[in-house]
Amino acid sequence: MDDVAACFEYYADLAESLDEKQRSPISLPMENFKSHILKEPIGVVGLITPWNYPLLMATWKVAPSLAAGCTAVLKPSELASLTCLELGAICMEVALPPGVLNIITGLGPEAGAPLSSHPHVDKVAFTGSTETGKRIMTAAAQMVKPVSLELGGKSPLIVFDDVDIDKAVEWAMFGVFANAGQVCSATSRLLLHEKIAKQFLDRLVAWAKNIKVSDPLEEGCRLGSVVSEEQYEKIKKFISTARSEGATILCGGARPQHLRRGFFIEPTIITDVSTSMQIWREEVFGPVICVKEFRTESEAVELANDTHYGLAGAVISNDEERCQRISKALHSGIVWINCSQPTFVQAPWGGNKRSGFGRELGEWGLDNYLTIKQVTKYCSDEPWGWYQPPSKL
Ligand SMILES: NC(=O)c1ccc[n+]([C@@H]2O[C@H](COP(=O)([O-])OP(=O)(O)OC[C@H]3O[C@@H](n4cnc5c(N)ncnc54)[C@H](O)[C@@H]3O)[C@@H](O)[C@H]2O)c1
Ligand SMILES: C[N+](C)(C)CCCC=O
Repeated sequence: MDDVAACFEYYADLAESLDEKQRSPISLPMENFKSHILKEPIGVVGLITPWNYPLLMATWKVAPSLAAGCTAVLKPSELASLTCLELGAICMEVALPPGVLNIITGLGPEAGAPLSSHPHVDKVAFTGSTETGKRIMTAAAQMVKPVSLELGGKSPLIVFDDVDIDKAVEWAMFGVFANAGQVCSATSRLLLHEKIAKQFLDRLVAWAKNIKVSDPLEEGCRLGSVVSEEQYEKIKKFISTARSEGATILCGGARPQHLRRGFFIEPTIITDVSTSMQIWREEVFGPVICVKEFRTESEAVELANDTHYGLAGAVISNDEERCQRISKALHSGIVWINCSQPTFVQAPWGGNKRSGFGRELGEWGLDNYLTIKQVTKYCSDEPWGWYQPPSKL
């Protein structure tokens, strides 16, 4: 909730500075012309959001779109709509004019798809799976409607042999077990330098077994249930497929014995993974990490980039120059150095490749909802002089 409030406050400030930046002049090579730009709201925007972090994901769109001066139609996930409806109630309480923020609930094909194809919706901003993103892009293309897409990921975390093992283990865990792994940017592929791999995995297993898995309302809970039975079954299938393809379930992989009800899955660590396996290639969206070893920096980068996705990547090393080299080499929109997942409203968020395009948060998040108009004025008293006046013919 703190992040939600901070996001609204941040874009309220940007809305004010946007007014100050209007009419900024453009330097031209001809003195008899003056030009400036206007940043204008793009119009009516359709905002389609997922079930993970449901209010935060909606806020990342609602706050900048309203700050830009757009009116918005928000379609939250059918699995987690209530916090967004509560946001609507707060907007009414603070007297946001009727029609500025509209919230419609319902299933994707019925309530979401019409936003992508509607002629009066000027832009669609979508966060969700790559498959749905493709459908939205296809529908929007029929109207030449701009879209921004924040999609899935299979992000790598590279750990070199010069690190403090326990500190690195904690980041690896936070990168994939926080929110039960239901995080688009989860660093779910762990790349370990061969010199520390055994020691690292021993510690990772010990730390993972120490995670309190419980009802999230219990004190000290660090892993709750996943969102739905469908998601629970999907994650279990990923784990059984990994096993049948020859990987080793080093730790976890099942329901915790002390929790007989609910969609709980133990923190799961999978080794003996090859790059052709499903567990290496596809997004699980659950508390499951797969591990590979590397020998050299270039091998680590090659493995890290061996994915259709490109949302995030992380590197842990005490060698600053190496971290900078790897930041440049990773094909992703976000790179974390010596950590995984910290997110700031001031910094751009978004991916490359099948993780989508466009950036949320920061000033880029506001630009998502603005269109740029150039205004160019001829300011000489002389006629233009391209055609001869009739009197001289
Ligand atoms: N890149 C990011 O910032 C980011 C953030 C959070 C989640 N995600 C991704 O979201 C996915 C999980 O969320 P999900 O399961 O809710 O995704 P999803 O694609 O199933 O659904 C997302 C939204 O799209 C709607 N929808 C479904 N079909 C539609 C259609 N044909 N037309 C229009 N709307 C439609 C759904 O109702 C929902 O509101 C994961 O892949 C995750 O990586 C990405
Ligand atoms: C802010 N977090 C926790 C990194 C979540 C980002 C949204 C992706 O699922």
